[in-house]
Amino acid sequence: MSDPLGIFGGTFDPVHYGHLRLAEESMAHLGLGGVRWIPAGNPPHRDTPQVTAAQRLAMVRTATQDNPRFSVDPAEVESQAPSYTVQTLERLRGELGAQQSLVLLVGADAFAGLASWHRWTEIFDLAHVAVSHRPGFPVEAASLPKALSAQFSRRRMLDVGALKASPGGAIVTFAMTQLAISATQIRKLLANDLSARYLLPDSVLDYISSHSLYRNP
Ligand SMILES: Nc1ncnc2c1ncn2[C@@H]1O[C@H](COP(=O)(O)OP(=O)(O)OP(=O)(O)O)[C@@H](O)[C@H]1O
Ligand SMILES: O=C(O)c1ccc[n+]([C@@H]2O[C@H](COP(=O)([O-])O)[C@@H](O)[C@H]2O)c1
Repeated sequence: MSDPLGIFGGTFDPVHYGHLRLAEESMAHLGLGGVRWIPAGNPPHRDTPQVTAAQRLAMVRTATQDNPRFSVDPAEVESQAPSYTVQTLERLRGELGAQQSLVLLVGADAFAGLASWHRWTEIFDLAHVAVSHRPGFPVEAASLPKALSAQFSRRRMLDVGALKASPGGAIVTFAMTQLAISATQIRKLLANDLSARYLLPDSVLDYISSHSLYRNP
């Protein structure tokens, strides 16, 4: 069986080093063959992103282009439909086959909200879920909503070898370098004409500046 494939969805408004380290470290911690980045075109669960889906996709492309183990999937950006993860995973299953191990990568804050996602319990029929630690967001059953806590307790595997042994169904956690970077913080800095340098790649900052993004009108 081929190595598990990481699936990393996000709004990426804009992409930053917290995202890049999550994807990079997940490969080593979880034994992934690579990570497929999937920018959300039309995130159903939050305010409309500040820049267009095409611009967020372009920033993810420039941030990831030098890593041969990263790929970028534009399908959610190219669709007008709400970006529901369960539907994206169904598409990937159709494309990659029933046996390919898929590992949905989420930060601890995103995981805490999983029980509000569209058809959320079906996600476990389609993929494993790997939760990375994020400053300020504990990953423990007691701090999760009840229905999610039950799934977490039932599915949690301490041995990441479980990710290779089956196509989906397990939950694992992994500790990444803790980086208290958020896209919200970056948008605020840029709106106030302050430096966001070293929080995200220079190539992304160049894109932001050449397209005059995140500035106050
Ligand atoms: N610094 C970080 N450390 C660990 N995980 C992160 C970090 N930043 C984002 N993530 C995870 O990356 C995924 C995509 O996040 P998203 O694009 O919403 O970034 P964000 O920085 O949380 O954005 P915003 O501040 O706009 O909410 C989510 O699963 C999120 O939990
Ligand atoms: O499918 C859903 O209902 C759903 C609800 C909330 C978030 N998601 C996905 O979770 C990923 C991270 O979301 P965010 O808001 O942290 O960028 C991104 O790929 C979203 O499309 C998906």
